[in-house]
Amino acid sequence: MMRPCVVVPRESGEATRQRLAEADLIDQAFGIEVADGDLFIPVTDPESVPADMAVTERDVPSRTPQRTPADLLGYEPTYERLGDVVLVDEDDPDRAAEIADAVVESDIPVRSVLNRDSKVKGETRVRDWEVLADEDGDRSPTETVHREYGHEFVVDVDEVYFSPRLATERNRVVEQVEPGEHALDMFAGVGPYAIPMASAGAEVVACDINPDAIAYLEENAERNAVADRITTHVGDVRELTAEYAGWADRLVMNLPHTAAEFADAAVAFAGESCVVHLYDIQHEDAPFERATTALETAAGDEYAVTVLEERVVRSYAPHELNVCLDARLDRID
Ligand SMILES: C[S@@+](CC[C@H](N)C(=O)[O-])C[C@H]1O[C@@H](n2cnc3c(N)ncnc32)[C@H](O)[C@@H]1O
Repeated sequence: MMRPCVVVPRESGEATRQRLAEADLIDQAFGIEVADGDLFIPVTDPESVPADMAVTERDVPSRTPQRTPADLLGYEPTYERLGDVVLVDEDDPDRAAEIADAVVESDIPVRSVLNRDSKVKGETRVRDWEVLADEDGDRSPTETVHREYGHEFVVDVDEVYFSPRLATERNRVVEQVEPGEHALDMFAGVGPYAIPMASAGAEVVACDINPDAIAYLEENAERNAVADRITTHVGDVRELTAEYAGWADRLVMNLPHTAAEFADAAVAFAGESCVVHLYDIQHEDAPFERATTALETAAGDEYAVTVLEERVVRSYAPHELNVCLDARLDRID
């Protein structure tokens, strides 16, 4: 059956397989194939594959006679998997119900199927969900355990914001962390940056205005054995500027659309030299302009701003990009 596969020369195959396994991206329903000196590793979500890997379509053997939702529907439906929850985004209720039935009937491991019932809303960025299928009445259909690059996150999408699509991007940031550094995650959610940064040896402060997000973050910190390296705060991150003035070596600002408005707080948190990862959603014509200008304005003549990387994370809507500006703030003496 044709499946998206990462293709890699056989000699670097094992290292690639391990990286994909850590990111929980290998599609276990299909076998890995070797042909002409290359390895073809089937993946569950080609869009989440790290940018340095090549993805192709390949006819790979099914490990067991598996029925996918596409087999049952006769077309490839769009859905995301978050642990054992399947998330769909369908406006047509009949099509949504048809996809949910096929997902449940298929051989993919699934406990519930949810349809997006609103856009992300307000400060907490949580959205409403319609439960299309719930195969286990004893547990909340909206709560699950998501695995990402060797970490586990308990998350309830009815209470907190979470997107599995950002796994590769989060890992890009985490890979830059040095042991002992001070990292402040200004909009932390359930901890998908904060917890791996603590695992990498950073001392982490994680803040979120949503108390449910911080409750999950604390549970996840225990679960991943890093609670001793994370301090949490519930509230507006600007409330921390006095307590953590000049403290941070690294700032994660993952509140697209709005993070640039927190540039003053970022400068207040910055130590002598501080790397900032500022996420935004902007028109493709000038995706980094607002973030760069906001940081430069807030820095004034106190800090020099050096742009380290302008990264397109993914396309968000027609002509709109989700981007990350990596910049360094160096205090001017
Ligand atoms: C887009 S989510 C990102 C969460 C997490 N970093 C992730 O990658 O899953 C933004 C988070 O910022 C929180 N938030 C919004 N305004 C805030 C503020 N003023 N201070 C602290 N947290 C805030 C929201 O509750 C939400 O959990």
